[in-house]
Amino acid sequence: MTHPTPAGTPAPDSTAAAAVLRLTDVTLRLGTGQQQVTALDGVGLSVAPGRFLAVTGPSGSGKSSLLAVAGGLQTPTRGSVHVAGVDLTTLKEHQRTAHRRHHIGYVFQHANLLASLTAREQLLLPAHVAGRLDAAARRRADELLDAVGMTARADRRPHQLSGGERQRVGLARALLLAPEVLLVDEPTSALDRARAREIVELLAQQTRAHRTATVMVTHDTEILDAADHVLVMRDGRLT
Ligand SMILES: Nc1ncnc2c1ncn2[C@@H]1O[C@H](COP(=O)(O)OP(=O)(O)OP(=O)(O)O)[C@@H](O)[C@H]1O
Repeated sequence: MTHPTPAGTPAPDSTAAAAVLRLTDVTLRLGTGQQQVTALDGVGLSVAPGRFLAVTGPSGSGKSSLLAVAGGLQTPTRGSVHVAGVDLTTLKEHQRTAHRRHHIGYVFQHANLLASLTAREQLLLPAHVAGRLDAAARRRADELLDAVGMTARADRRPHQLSGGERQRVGLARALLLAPEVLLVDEPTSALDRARAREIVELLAQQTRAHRTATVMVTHDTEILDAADHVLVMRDGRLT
């Protein structure tokens, strides 16, 4: 499915006023001395509610660094990162963690599931932590498990799941609380073609339904058409 940009709709770099995620002139240097790498080099990015942005580009071009900075997991060397109106770079660590919990969902490439919890419990845990574990959250967990094709395996723990199944649980977990900003790293890397298509359509549909600002990093060129915009990262710069 293609979602072309309707005439008059601002491009990602011109929606600054409405943006719920906004990176301004972000540079990230990693390592020290001779080993130092400029992972991000003056990156600007704005994503408005309800927009689905895909970022692609060669290995090592800075895509994961972009998500880490946007999600407040890494502090840039220079520049600002506004999420829901607050510059993450000005916050103390505990404030940043709290802000992240309230506003950002993060889907890691390797799901980062807790070994002792079943698939359903993985989804319910963030709702529990947020004090929102009610009947509606349980219903939504079951709906999302169904949407990612995991209903039959909802009571399994991570070691009883395949890599692709874990990846789908990780995505459903991030969607449960319908975050304002959703950052997704390679959501289809362990999935077959048909499943990859279903998953990216689910992301597009949830982005619209909950007015989420979604940024998906991917190497998978076959799923790019589900996004509203595609940007390419090269040598730490977005084009
Ligand atoms: N901890 C680190 N210390 C030094 N350099 C690092 C560190 N982490 C990443 N880099 C370098 O920063 C650059 C950007 O890495 P990043 O992981 O953001 O790229 P990527 O586009 O996500 O790559 P891939 O598609 O392979 O996951 C690369 O040159 C990488 O080698």
